[in-house]
Amino acid sequence: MGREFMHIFDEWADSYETTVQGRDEQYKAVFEHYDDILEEVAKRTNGITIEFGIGTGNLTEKVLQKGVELVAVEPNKSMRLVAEKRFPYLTIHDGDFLSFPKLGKVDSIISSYAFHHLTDEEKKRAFELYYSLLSESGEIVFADTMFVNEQAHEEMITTAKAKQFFDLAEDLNREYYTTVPNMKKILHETGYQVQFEKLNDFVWLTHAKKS
Ligand SMILES: C[S@@+](CC[C@H](N)C(=O)[O-])C[C@H]1O[C@@H](n2cnc3c(N)ncnc32)[C@H](O)[C@@H]1O
Repeated sequence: MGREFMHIFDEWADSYETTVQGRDEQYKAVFEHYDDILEEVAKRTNGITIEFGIGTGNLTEKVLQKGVELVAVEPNKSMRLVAEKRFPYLTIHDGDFLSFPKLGKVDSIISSYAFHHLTDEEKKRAFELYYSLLSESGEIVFADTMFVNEQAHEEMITTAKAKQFFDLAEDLNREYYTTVPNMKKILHETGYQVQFEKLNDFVWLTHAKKS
């Protein structure tokens, strides 16, 4: 589910690392402090963990170094191929935020730069699914682009166009970037307490636990 953007990653897989390193001017601000952002997720990750949308495996590498037991999920074949070369000992499942291997309880559900591929309705379904999957003290830790409100989202699109960052403007229009208040509402409605932290001009950390 939420797999309508797969063609983008077919093309992006080979150059993805140069983008996250800030060498694509249009996405420089999106990936500012990328390594620190992944570190913020990794340091809150414990125990049996599922990571969604691993991409080329940059967050994966950090959590594997911590020794967590990891179930890695990535729907895009080109991204999986890159990650499989990097972690030949790790099974990388063809799945997504809503469709993934049957598991017992997990302690951490993590993701970076990926949850915006779900509509807000799908995000809600995902959090409902995760409620029964998480252990009592389990946590959801997502880092992803969000906006303080719809006006801030619109302003970011206008700014991108003014800078002639047309790919970024199209991306911000096309995908399902939500607002912090919407995310809070969805998480409260599905039985979680949540804290947010702004990590750069685009990315927020969402850290949720069962209420
Ligand atoms: C921008 S990349 C982020 C990769 C990596 N997590 C990182 O931080 O660099 C987004 C990833 O989300 C994956 N993705 C897209 N739709 C998804 C979905 N519905 N469920 C899970 N992952 C999805 C893409 O295939 C891609 O690998």
